[in-house]
Amino acid sequence: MAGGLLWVVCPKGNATALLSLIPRTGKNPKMKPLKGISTVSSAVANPARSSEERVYDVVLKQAALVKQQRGGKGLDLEKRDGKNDGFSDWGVLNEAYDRCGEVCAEYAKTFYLGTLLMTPERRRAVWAIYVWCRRTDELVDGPNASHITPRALDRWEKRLGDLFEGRPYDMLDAALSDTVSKYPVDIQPFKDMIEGMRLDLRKSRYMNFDELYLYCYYVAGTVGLMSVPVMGIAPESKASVESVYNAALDLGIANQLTNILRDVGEDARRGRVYLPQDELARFGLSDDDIFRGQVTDRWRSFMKDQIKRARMFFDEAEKGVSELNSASRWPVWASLLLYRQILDAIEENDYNNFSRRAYVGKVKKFASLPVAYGRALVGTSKLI
Ligand SMILES: CC(C)=CCC/C(C)=C/CC/C(C)=C/CC/C(C)=C/[C@@H]1[C@@H](COP(=O)(O)OP(=O)(O)O)[C@]1(C)CC/C=C(\C)CC/C=C(\C)CCC=C(C)C
Ligand SMILES: [Mn+2]
Repeated sequence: MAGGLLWVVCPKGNATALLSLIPRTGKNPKMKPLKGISTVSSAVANPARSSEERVYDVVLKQAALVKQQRGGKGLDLEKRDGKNDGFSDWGVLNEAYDRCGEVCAEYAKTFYLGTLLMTPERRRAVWAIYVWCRRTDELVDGPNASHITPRALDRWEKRLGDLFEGRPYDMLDAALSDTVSKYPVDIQPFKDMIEGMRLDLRKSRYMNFDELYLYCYYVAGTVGLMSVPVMGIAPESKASVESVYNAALDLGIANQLTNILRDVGEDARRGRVYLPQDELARFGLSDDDIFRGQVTDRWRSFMKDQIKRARMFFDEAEKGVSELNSASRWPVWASLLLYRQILDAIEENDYNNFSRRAYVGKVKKFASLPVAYGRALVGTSKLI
């Protein structure tokens, strides 16, 4: 999906975003489905288990990996394991990480600035993850996207497996290969992001929120799961590891849902509708209304519900940020506050997301940075 903002002063101006509100089956019974948004259709799409339950398995897997490491000796960032052959030379590796930093600075300036507050080891690891995600997204969203086939994605996945095994293909892969050998990062979210790109090649409609949730997890929730092992959970945090990963997942979903709501017109011009069909129908809307692009009262009501849901995911995510290592909180708060404000901008545009792009102006963006910094200083357990 095309778009662009999360990264604030991003010169390329592209973005995508995310979240969910369906009944949080099994994981957060406190959360209620939104009024007017049915949860029944998800059971139809997958009678056995909802997308949310399936995604939660990945959360548990990643959390178990982290707990295992916490129970052991902890991180030894100097440890070398003889892998990364050909790129294991420190000079080459440093150059690889520097290159990741440059890519990050070019595509996501504010985020890059935020990472400068992190420890050097963590910062470059986050850059390496960012670059892999950016490259993966470029396969389907970049200039060569029209030539991308499922086989090309299969090759990309093979390459991912190789780099996790310590056999990177190029310098940028070598940086990630080094990162995943040092931090408790599971391969599953990476594979799942590639799966999201496959989905984008074959699917342009989402029947219900359960289907959309899965898509949002693939392309964005995964980013949260990849990043937390590197950003780290505060040693003083009383929250369970699972709850922090859940919050990270929710931030990914929130961002993606926001991106979808911002880009309705743009996506429609590419023949894509990333909105639950059953929810559209419930408001008396269909694809035709989206292609027509008229802001009607029905559309406004529909959008109000969608925005409400996205905000619920942001609310859930916010509870988790203060559980992160103090040095990692600022970039997360900054990106969260900035992306969340896109929802306000859609409202300010009177819900015209067909022909007006919602964006957060420079003044608001910069005003958010000290707010994010202030919030980052607060570290109390809001999760159990
Ligand atoms: C601090 C921070 C935000 C860290 C994340 C860094 C990172 C590894 C980012 C990768 C982003 C990326 C390139 C993903 C590829 C797929 C994609 C494009 C997803 C959409 C991003 C928007 O990017 P952009 O606006 O550039 O997109 P396009 O130009 O349209 O292609 C997404 C909206 C997803 C981004 C998802 C996140 C940033 C999730 C962040 C969650 C965390 C960092 C977890 C925080 C922890 C807790 C406990 C809340
Ligand atoms: Mn994209």
